[in-house]
This record gives sequence, C-alpha cells and structure tokens, in this order.
Amino acid sequence: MASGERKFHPVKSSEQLADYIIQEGLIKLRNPHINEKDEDVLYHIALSNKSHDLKEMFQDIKFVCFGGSPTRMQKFAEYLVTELKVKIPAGQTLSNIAQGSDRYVLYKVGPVLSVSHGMGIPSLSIIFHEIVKLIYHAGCSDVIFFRIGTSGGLGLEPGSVVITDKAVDGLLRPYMELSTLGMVLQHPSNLDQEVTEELLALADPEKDGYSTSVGKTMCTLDFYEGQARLDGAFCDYNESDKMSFLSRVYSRGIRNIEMESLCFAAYCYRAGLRGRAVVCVTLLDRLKGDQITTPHEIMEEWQSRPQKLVCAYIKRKLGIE
Ligand SMILES: O=P(O)(O)O[C@@H]1C[C@H](O)[C@@H](CO)O1
Ligand SMILES: O=c1cc[nH]c(=O)[nH]1
Repeated sequence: MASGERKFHPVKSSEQLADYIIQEGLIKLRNPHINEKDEDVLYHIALSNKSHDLKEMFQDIKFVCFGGSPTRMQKFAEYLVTELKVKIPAGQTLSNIAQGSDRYVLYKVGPVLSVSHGMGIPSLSIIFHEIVKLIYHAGCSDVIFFRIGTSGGLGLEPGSVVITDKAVDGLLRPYMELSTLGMVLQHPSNLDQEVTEELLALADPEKDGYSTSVGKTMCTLDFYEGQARLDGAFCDYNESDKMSFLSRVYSRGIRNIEMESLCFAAYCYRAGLRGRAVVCVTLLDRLKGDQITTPHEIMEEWQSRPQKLVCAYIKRKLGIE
C-alpha cells in the first residue's frame, strides 16, 4: 500500500454493533468522530453545541417522545403542560425550539421532549441522530424514548391502540437494513419488554372505551404498495394477492402496519437506550379496506389515545398524580 494512504477501517459488522449492551446512565455516542470537531451542528433542528448551551437547555431531559406530525407533537406538548403541571411564566408560551428549521418541531415540557419525525424511516433517521446527539451534548442520563404514532390495524377495531413488542420490515425480518459504505448493514430491532408491560398495565379498556394490546408491527418503506394497498397510483397485484399477504402477516402475530417503528427500535438499541417503546393507534382495519375515511374530529381523538397512555407512564415515573 502506498505510504500515507489511509488504511481502510472495515465498518463493524452488525453483530459487533449489536453487541453494544443496553446501558443505564449517561448516553455514550457510538461515534468517536463527534469529539474530533470543535462544533457539532444539529442542522435539521437549527441547534449546535457551540451556538447553544445544550447542557443548560436540556440536561434535565428524561423522556423523548417522537410522533409523525408537527401539529400532533405541539398538541402533545400542550397536553403535557397541563398534565405535568408545568408552569409557563406569564406572557410566555410554549415555543418550538427548532423554529430556525422548517423541517421538524421540538418542544420541551419539563423533563419531556416532544419532537416530530415526519413520515418514513429516512425522515425519522435524521431527527433521531440529532436528538441522540442533543441529549449526549446535554449530558442526559437514563432517558426513555417513545414513538407515539398512527398505523393501519390488522383484525382490530379502528381506534384500538397497539404497543409494539417487535418491529419487522416489509419482508417480516426483525432488523433494519442500511446501505453503508456500499455494504448492507442489518441493525436488529428489539424493544424494551419492561416498558411495554408497564404501558399495557396502565391501559384500562373498560374505562378507556377501546382496546390496547401488545403486538408485532410491520414497518414499511411505503404507504401504498408497501402496505399491500390497492388504491395507490400503481398496483401490480390483485385483491386476492393482497388478502393472502395480509393474512400471512396476521398469522405471524403482526397487528399493525406503519413506517417508522423499525428504525426507531433499531436506533434506540444502537444508542444503548434501555427504555424505548412504540405506541400507535390504528386508523382502520386493513383486512377490511385501504382508505382512511374516518371524520377528522374522530381521528383527532384517536390520535390522542397513545399520547394519554405515554403521558400516564411519564406521570407514574415522575410520581405525579
Ligand atoms: O406517526 P405517524 O402518524 O406519522 O405514522 C404513520 C406512518 C407514516 O408516517 C404516516 C402515514 O400516514 O402515518
Ligand atoms: O394504514 C396506515 C395508517 C397510518 N399509517 C400507516 O403507515 N398506514
């Protein structure tokens, strides 16, 4: 090899990566390069560890709640202000900390971050990297991550809530594949059974008026063909193909379909976050159709159901009645 030429460092295999144990305590970034620079710019949330005192701003964070849409995560933040009895000084309002970027919204309510992730794995991946770096720079410890979302149900009453115990991809594999340096790395996705069980214990179908159950979630790269819909702009299969696929998926224990859980679970594991959970409401039963026709105000109430469950968990952890 010519002298001075950089020796190629093979990227760790996914097994080696997956060997990182889930740790308590301080977030340790699995990236030695971050501290090689004097500034780390969190571009998509318009923050940096030089322009902002991230420790001062975020060191008390104990819960990070991700959800798809900006409005939903703003409403969740407003709900937390009431439920966590957080005082907002007179004349001030809850503000979007990421307002310098028009990509995501980021709200802080006491020890909770409410952050939007947009749609799909690529969008979640970007904000996930930057939020993990944010809490690393802030010196946070023992942080629990949640995805609060919507999904398509399988064999469930629309409006039911699913707590994910395992996320799989569109081929039903329990890992997320990421093309990296021209290779395909497979990042295992597993979720924290303890948090899942604690969340389920907080649900009360009788009082709630809807079911909450634990199930596997299929995370796809597409809303239409990727989820066996017949109503996209393109479709190369028929109703019976669709139903045999969805029946097979159901028989494998999958109870809902969405587009972020796999990356969320895999990256929480890579980040060594002990506490992590995915809680999604189902907007329709995919075994009965493809189109989401529920009136907006009903959908709004349905979307609040995972928020209420996660908020109840946070209140329990904080000892707030
Ligand atoms: O959390 P959200 O409601 O974004 O989750 C699902 C998956 C996609 O992001 C989106 C598709 O409608 O909803
Ligand atoms: O069917 C659905 C509903 C919400 N989100 C999805 O990804 N699929």
